[in-house]
Amino acid sequence: MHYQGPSGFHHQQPDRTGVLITNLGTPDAPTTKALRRYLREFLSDPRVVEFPRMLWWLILNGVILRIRPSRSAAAYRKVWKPEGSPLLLHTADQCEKLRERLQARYGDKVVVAFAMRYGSPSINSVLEDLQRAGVRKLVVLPLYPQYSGSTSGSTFDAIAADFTRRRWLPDFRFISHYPDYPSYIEAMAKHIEAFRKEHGAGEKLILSYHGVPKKYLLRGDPYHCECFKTSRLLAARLGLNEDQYMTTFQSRFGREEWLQPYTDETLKALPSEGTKSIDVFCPGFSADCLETIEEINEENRDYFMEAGGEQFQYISALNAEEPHIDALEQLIEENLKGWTVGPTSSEALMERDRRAKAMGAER
Ligand SMILES: C=CC1=C(C)c2cc3[nH]c(cc4nc(cc5[nH]c(cc1n2)c(C)c5CCC(=O)O)C(CCC(=O)O)=C4C)c(C)c3C=C
Ligand SMILES: [Fe+2]
Ligand SMILES: [Fe+2]
Repeated sequence: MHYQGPSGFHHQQPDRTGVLITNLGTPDAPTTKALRRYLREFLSDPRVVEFPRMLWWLILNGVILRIRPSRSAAAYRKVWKPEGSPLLLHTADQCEKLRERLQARYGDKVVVAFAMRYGSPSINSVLEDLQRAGVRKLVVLPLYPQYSGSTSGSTFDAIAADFTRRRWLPDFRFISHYPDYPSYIEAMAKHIEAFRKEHGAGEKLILSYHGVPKKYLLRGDPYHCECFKTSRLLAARLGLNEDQYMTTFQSRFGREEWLQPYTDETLKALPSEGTKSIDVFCPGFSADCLETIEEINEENRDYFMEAGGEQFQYISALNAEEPHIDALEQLIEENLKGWTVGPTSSEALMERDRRAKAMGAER
């Protein structure tokens, strides 16, 4: 077995610090073919579907990948932009804005990139680019504020798997979650306040998170608790009492029980319980994507209105907005502490040698 060395290495290459943000990933196109490829990669991940492998392989290939790709492709077509998938576009935008901020401070000593857990740009290809650029220290920030093995854990697995084939590993920091990070809470609060100032506030604020199977909670996944923690802190910051907000879980997949209360069932029931106007925000989605644009703002809006609701307002995700970038920048900065972002000692020594030689030549 040969471990892979960095390609194109030379001693004059400056050491750099890499900042890698990641998100879930998205199909390459809103077509059945592209969705089959994407869903196969995604749903084959044992972190995502905890089911006996052989049996799951049969169900996935025999049933799910025959039916779901065309259905999902139709849903993706509703949200697709001329330039591509919203999730990809927002993530690229977030990366660009963070790069501007961090390079203004550190110049090209820092390299900022993004990767997707499934699909492209893949974690493997981006880690390869970073190593080639001379990254010897690496911070990874998956844009999942609440930790779940199925998302943050799986992202760690993909990075670790990449590292197992590399000869030269970087110093490495992994930001596994930030559900209570003050500037993340503040960014959401400002965003919701600004929305409500412009459009007025509904009677209730629904905070809807992507669900996971309930058995993951019972097996020790902290995701459920972290979602409730984010909601509690956000509601406290907004000055909302228990009757003015609610935490729910969306995007069920398969037949088993998922985290409750379910967003769709809650929205169907609210009008008959006397709540006719709601605002919906999704704190766990760093960027708008299929699950917010189509599932919340189309599908769930219809459920609520058809059940007798009078006003449904969807508040967009934080995307690449200023307060969000502020929060992410601060989170990254804190995780760079203790690292010299800039010339390392060996590089500084080489630089001194070069200067000494140049000065000698001048004399
Ligand atoms: C934000 C955190 C997410 C968790 C937790 C999560 C768990 C999870 N998801 C599935 C199955 C699917 N999710 C799909 C889309 C999707 N999921 C997230 C985020 C989380 N998933 C995002 C951001 C997206 C949107 C991606 C986009 O391209 O816009 C899909 C694909 C769409 C579809 O076919 O419906 C599936 C499938 C499981 C099983 C799971 C928990 C274990
Ligand atoms: Fe999902
Ligand atoms: Fe969905």
